[in-house]
Amino acid sequence: MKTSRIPGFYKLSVKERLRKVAEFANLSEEEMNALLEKGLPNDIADRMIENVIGTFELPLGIATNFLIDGKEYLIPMAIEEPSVVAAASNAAKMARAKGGFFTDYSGNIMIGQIQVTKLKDPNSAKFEVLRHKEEIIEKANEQDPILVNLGGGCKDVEARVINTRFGEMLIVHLLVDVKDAMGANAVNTMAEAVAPLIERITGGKVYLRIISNLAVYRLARAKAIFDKNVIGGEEVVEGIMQAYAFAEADPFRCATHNKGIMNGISAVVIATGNDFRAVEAGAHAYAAIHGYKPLTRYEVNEDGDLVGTIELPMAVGVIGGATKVNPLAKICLKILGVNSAEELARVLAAVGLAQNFAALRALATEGIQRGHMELHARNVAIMAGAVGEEIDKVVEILVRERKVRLDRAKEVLEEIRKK
Ligand SMILES: CC(C)(COP(=O)([O-])OP(=O)([O-])OC[C@H]1O[C@@H](n2cnc3c(N)ncnc32)[C@H](O)[C@@H]1OP(=O)([O-])[O-])[C@@H](O)C(=O)NCCC(=O)NCCSC(=O)C[C@@](C)(O)CC(=O)[O-]
Ligand SMILES: NC(=O)C1=CN([C@@H]2O[C@H](COP(=O)(O)OP(=O)(O)OC[C@H]3O[C@@H](n4cnc5c(N)ncnc54)[C@H](OP(=O)(O)O)[C@@H]3O)[C@@H](O)[C@H]2O)C=CC1
Repeated sequence: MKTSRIPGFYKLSVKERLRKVAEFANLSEEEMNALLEKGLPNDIADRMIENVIGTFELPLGIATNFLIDGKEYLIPMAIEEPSVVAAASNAAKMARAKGGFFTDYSGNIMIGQIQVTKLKDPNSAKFEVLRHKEEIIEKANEQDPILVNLGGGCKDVEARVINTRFGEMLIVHLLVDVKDAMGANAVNTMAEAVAPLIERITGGKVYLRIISNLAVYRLARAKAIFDKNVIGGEEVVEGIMQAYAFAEADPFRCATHNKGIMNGISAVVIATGNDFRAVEAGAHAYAAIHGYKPLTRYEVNEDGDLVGTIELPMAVGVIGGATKVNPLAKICLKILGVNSAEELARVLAAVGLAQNFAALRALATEGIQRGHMELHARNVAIMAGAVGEEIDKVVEILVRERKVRLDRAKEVLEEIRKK
């Protein structure tokens, strides 16, 4: 049976790891070659953004051990930071004892905002917008017949009067089911198309017509039960609860707590060619909606096990944007084996929870430096000029001495070379 539980995966060579992933995801020789050698071709890069002079690479790692809603996943992560991939794999391994991760999703609804200004009677304008809802929806849906045929499109209209430095404004929201796309282009097109109609209905002046990244109707959720005996006993449970309480009460800690969550989520968002700024903006805005709070929550159940949950907006797609343009993103989606934006969003929530749990467990016990610095030591050794087998030798000495510093790495390297 296909499993993501591959003990010691990290001890294999790059090629051996790739072979295992290729077996898991049925990758072709060509796809393996693209990951190992070819990367993002210049001619494609040149069509993706402006003024291209080359491409910029990141390491692509695979987090193992993920069991999500009963399905095995290998998780591709594009990230520059050491220990993130190891931590995600570590947490996912521990979660397996109680069945892995369980997820939920609120649907593919994105919000398009239309800003209506210069209104004498904004509440009356709000009433008129809502009274003309069907006409607005119809106009929006004329813009994207393909999306509508797929069962998506504009589904509802909301209107809010807000107070600004220029007095009251009416903000109209188009609620659009964007199906398997992230949805910004589809939503922006609709928002621009309905703006003249909304001006006619309200008598106001429309300025902005743009998607909102605070995607409160596109929430992904995950839950995992971490068995107290697997994670190190009652003291570890207590330590993680204390860490959670700290983040809940203090925005300085909470920013770091949520950054740790995004370590995992952004790495997968990047690997799948999605817009990581959109997901980051949504996550932090959602965290701040009632005062800045952790995106994860922890509780202790009647067995004394730790129950972790996460909830955050997840505007990602498996179609559109760069997901199908960048050949590496296409391969990463194939490795993940996700078939819809919904499934990708659910996986991302599980990754965020895993990442946070691993970090809190390390922080509340031995501290982050042992695990993180061991892996960071490799970067320091390479920066000092170590190559090939020298890297492992330098790392071993730096970690043993607990001096993961560039100056010491250079000294150690010199000593090794003299021998
Ligand atoms: C680093 C570990 C995993 C070591 O943990 P360990 O206990 O030494 O690991 P282990 O040797 O017992 O192995 C357990 C599993 O971890 C994985 N693992 C173990 N080593 C590797 C490796 N080299 N490469 C890849 N995977 C590795 C691997 O899955 C392995 O099991 P297996 O599947 O092989 O049976 C642990 O200390 C850990 O989870 N630390 C947390 C590190 C972390 O969170 N880093 C994020 C960067 S720091 C940051 O930016 C965020 C932060 C911390 O500020 C957020 C916050 O404050 O909340
Ligand atoms: N604030 C923000 O976050 C902003 C983000 N962006 C960028 O917008 C891009 C994402 O926009 P997005 O609209 O997702 O991308 P695309 O416009 O590339 O793709 C979406 C389109 O694909 C077509 N489509 C085909 N099959 C499906 C399906 N199963 N589900 C959904 N759509 C389908 C649809 O219609 P059709 O074929 O008719 O086109 C749909 O409109 C990203 O690059 C993002 O960076 C842009 C502006 C602002």
